[in-house]
Amino acid sequence: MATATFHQSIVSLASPSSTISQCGFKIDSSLSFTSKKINFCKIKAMASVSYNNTLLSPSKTIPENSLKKPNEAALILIRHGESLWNEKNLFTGCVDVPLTEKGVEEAIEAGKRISNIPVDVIFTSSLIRAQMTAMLAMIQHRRKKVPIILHDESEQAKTWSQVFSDETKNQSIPVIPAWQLNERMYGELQGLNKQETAERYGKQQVHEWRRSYDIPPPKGESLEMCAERAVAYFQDNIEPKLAAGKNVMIAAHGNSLRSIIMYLDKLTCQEVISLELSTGIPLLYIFKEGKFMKRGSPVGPTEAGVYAYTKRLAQYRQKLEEDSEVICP
Ligand SMILES: O=C(O)[C@H](O)COP(=O)(O)O
Repeated sequence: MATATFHQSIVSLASPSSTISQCGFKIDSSLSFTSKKINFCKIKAMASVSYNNTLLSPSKTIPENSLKKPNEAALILIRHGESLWNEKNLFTGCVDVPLTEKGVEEAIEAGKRISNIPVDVIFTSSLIRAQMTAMLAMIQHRRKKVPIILHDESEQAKTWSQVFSDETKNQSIPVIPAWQLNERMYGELQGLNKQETAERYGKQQVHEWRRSYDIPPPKGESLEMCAERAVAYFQDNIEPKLAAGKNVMIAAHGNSLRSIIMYLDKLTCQEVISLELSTGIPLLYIFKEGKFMKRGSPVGPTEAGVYAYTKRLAQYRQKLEEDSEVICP
């Protein structure tokens, strides 16, 4: 019986921690050439250990790793579908409310758009609306791998959620929840109606709270504060996975994703304030040679566009087509 835990099969490395300042928030300088190079060697070594530990069944499994160069990976960002408080027009922030029926449909639709892009690891916030979105999206995926939430909150939780089959692990996708990807904390606005708040404090004031870069709502987080924790988490935990050639999906929130997009697209504080994200629309980036290339929103599975983004994705699709009778009867 295999004894390695599901957690152990995931490559996890910390990035260098020196910081540079951009638009008033500190970001980790993991893009510095020397440190990146050192980390990359470590990542490659660990990734190959993880791969060798996995029992593959050649007749039924596409060797995804063989289709990827370690320095190229896909990054999918999805803002959660409509929540019950989005529907009621209430400030939500870190209050943990579920999706509406429309939100469930949006998540399923998002899943269809990315159903042919291989996903190796999923990051979500710790909030149910992002987790529901990730799970619902993944049940649409062609590969039918099972997304499994990792419970790292205690040693016991880790021990009790172990998986003892390498083959089963190979048919699973780890889902890593992180509070750092949560929606920005909306302070004393949480639970208030957005329209009524605008009538009470004035449209201008409420617009500043919602869309300025560095003005926090009362006792809440500004976008700058949200970016500080979301981008640091991205650099320390997500970027190393991409550098190791893992395809990553992030299901999170309007403002935590705006923060991350600000970092990926090198937006200024002025540019980010006009960035709006729709619920349930996936955005694709390709990470190659340390750079993020924006590829927009993938189209539905019947259209070819998304595969042209990289040769590897095109090869993956071809392999899927060839093996589809075995994998997706
Ligand atoms: O937390 C909320 O209320 C929303 O998810 C995001 O709100 P915003 O559009 O005011 O940033």
